[in-house]
Amino acid sequence: MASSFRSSASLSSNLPSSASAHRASGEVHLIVGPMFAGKTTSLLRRIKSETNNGRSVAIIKSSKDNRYAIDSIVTHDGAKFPCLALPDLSSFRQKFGDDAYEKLDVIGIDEAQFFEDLYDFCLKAADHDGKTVIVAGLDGDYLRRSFGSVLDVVPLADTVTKLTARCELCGKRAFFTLRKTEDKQTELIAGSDVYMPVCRQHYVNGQVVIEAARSVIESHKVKGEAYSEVASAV
Ligand SMILES: Nc1ncnc2c1ncn2[C@@H]1O[C@H](COP(=O)(O)OP(=O)(O)O)[C@@H](O)[C@H]1O
Ligand SMILES: Cc1cn([C@H]2C[C@H](O)[C@@H](COP(=O)(O)O)O2)c(=O)[nH]c1=O
Repeated sequence: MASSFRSSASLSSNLPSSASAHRASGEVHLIVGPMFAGKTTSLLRRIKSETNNGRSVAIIKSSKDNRYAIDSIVTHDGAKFPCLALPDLSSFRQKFGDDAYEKLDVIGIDEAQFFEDLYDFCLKAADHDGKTVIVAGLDGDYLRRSFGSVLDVVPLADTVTKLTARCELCGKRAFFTLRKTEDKQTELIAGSDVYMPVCRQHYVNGQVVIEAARSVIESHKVKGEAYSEVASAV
């Protein structure tokens, strides 16, 4: 008994005496899933519930996402909430103001896959500044590769929630996002004109169909070029 008292006393004397050591402990909650899974809806629901509990909140989204509105996050079914659109998270504190930042309890981040400094921001906001950070973003891109820094946040997170959508082709649970166009760049801001949520079977079949269509188009191009070369030689 005496020894445990001594050890806890020496432990507390080793704690840093800075202001951050006395702050309420922060939290990190991560919401991932394919497009149309309800990530933004879930983020909004949690933010509204924090507001109802009297906590002060702010939402940040990537300024790359200009689909529905610039200064609001908007779900695919039209629900809206004002937010700050930023190119990176490190500019948030300065844009929001130091005093306002100090008073903030909860920070929501939408379209997290587009923020390169996501890990550092979450670490500082939760561990040092005592904020609750709720992060929503795509875990994977259209090729099912890890997208941006979203998965790097898993080891920092108190909770991780993977949501699913409905496969647009069969109605089963959809874990993946299929890109319907031939564009190859990782980042391509768009909605249901370009992307659809799919189950595993339709993701694999869809990739096969898209690859087949691509090779048909390529072979037509090659034939067309050969034809125009022959035509110009004649
Ligand atoms: N294939 C789809 N195309 C357009 N809207 C869809 C589709 N599937 C679901 N939705 C709608 O999108 C809503 C989810 O939107 P949102 O929360 O913005 O999703 P996420 O942020 O995960 O992309 C669903 O509740 C549903 O009403
Ligand atoms: C799969 C995938 C998506 N994107 C883009 C498309 C949208 O603008 C956002 C995702 O929005 P949501 O709120 O999750 O519906 O990300 C991309 O750039 N690259 C991709 O591979």
